[in-house]
Amino acid sequence: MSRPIKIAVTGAAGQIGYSLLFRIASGALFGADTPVQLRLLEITPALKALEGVVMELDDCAFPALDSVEIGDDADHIFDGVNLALLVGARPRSKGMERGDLLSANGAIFTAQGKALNRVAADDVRIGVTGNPANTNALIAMSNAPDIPAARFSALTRLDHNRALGQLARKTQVPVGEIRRMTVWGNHSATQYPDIFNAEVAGRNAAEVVNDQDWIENEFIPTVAQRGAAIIEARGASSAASAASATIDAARDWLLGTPEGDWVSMAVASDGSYGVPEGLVYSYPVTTSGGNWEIVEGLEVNDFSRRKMDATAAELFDERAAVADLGLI
Ligand SMILES: NC(=O)C1=CN([C@@H]2O[C@H](COP(=O)(O)OP(=O)(O)OC[C@H]3O[C@@H](n4cnc5c(N)ncnc54)[C@H](O)[C@@H]3O)[C@@H](O)[C@H]2O)C=CC1
Ligand SMILES: O=C([O-])CC(=O)C(=O)O
Repeated sequence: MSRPIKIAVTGAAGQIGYSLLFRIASGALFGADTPVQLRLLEITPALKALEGVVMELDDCAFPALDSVEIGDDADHIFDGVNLALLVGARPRSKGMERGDLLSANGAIFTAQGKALNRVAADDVRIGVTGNPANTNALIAMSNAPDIPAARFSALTRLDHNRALGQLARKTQVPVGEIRRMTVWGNHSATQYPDIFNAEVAGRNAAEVVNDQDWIENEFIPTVAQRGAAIIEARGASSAASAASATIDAARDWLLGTPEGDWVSMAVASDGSYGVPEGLVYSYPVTTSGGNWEIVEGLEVNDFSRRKMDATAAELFDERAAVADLGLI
């Protein structure tokens, strides 16, 4: 057995937490031979419900689950963590856009960024799932000046996985035969899932599809509006798929992307692809040794350029809004 990995999960008593914790404890992140120590953060009124979740974790008798600690004090829960999955935030309800959540959630991410800065392990990686994820990551990053910005990422892997699912359906190939999918920009309705650089069974995906109307009027809106469609259907926002994507994202970040493929991660822009520096923008990335690198040199056609710029503009406005609120 290797050394235990300390993983913090915030919002642990919520919907996503209820799926995420059991997957982590069963070894879905680091394998069944790597012990994990769960550090679960909640607000005080949710601690009782969280105690119930911990009872259920005990009852699963997961061999990889070394220990579980719960609490409402971020400095205590984040102490020495190697990975922090920031899920806790107020979710969107019917009729709300993710932008409506900016101020409601900003305060959470300033406080948690500061706490991580004080007490997290030197090698900490921080994944933000709570919405609006990109800008929450920017807020946490800005409030943690001693943690390198590259250690923060926001979740666009769910959008990436949704795009894989839709493309697999359209082309009638197994998901596993699709590579090089990219989601650009914000985890919001302006995101741009791009198949022009993707491959279906080794062939260019846009050429296989050969249907610009489907790309523009079905594929992109279906992926970009999937969260709202799930809220409409379930009466609650996506949870199991969000937990699964949170695991996929953290696992690939820490353990590396497969040869010849990449994943989508929202990371601090270095100006690549003309995106304003510092925005937390989803890019195609490869990872190795816990570090990510933006895939450079992809072809960007005029259609893609417009889409990539529109989602960057939304993030630019979100950054201005949280700057006005004094959160960054
Ligand atoms: N990036 C993505 O792809 C996705 C993001 N989301 C977002 O994930 C977040 C969580 O979703 P759910 O689990 O469905 O929500 P939920 O409402 O079921 O759970 C959120 C939990 O966070 C807790 N919480 C609130 N403030 C907290 C704080 N300061 N510290 C610790 N915990 C706190 C709440 O008590 C609650 O238990 C939402 O913001 C949602 O919009 C959801 C789906 C996909
Ligand atoms: O749409 C929402 O509010 C939840 C979410 O982020 C998603 O399912 O993509």
